[in-house]
Amino acid sequence: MPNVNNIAIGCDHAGFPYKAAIIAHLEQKGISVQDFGAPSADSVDYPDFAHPVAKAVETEQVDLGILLCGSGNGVAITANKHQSVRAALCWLPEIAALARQHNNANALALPVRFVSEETALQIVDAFLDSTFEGGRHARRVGKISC
Ligand SMILES: O=C(CO)[C@H](O)[C@H](O)[C@H](O)COP(=O)(O)O
Repeated sequence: MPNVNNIAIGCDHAGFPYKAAIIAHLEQKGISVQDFGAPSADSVDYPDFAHPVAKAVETEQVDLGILLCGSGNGVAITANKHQSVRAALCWLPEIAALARQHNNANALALPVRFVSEETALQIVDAFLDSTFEGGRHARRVGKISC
């Protein structure tokens, strides 16, 4: 696995059901996890949890962020408001690998209502096990910010 030592995680009520399993999975790999909530499946607003995770990525307190909501879009859209955060909505392990290899994504957005827990863990593994390829992709990623 590439050099990933610490990860920030955050979710809303829709993402909450998978959060504990993902944290346990990461900790089993020796990764330190900062949990920014939500603390339960009670209804909340996803930006309240996605912004702190994105901030931790933006300020390099953590190596990567993982964000969970129903469709994955709310947390991804929120996180991508932060400079230097590249949050990728991933629903397949192959998409997650490409998000790291080609887009140098530093946050993973999971659509919890549309993937099984098993697939979610496979997506997390693919994200963690992949590295940015640089080259032509570095040129393109360099053109993203405006
Ligand atoms: O998917 C989401 C945002 O992109 C959220 O997780 C919400 O669950 C979604 O907006 C649906 O809201 P609800 O209050 O759970 O019906």
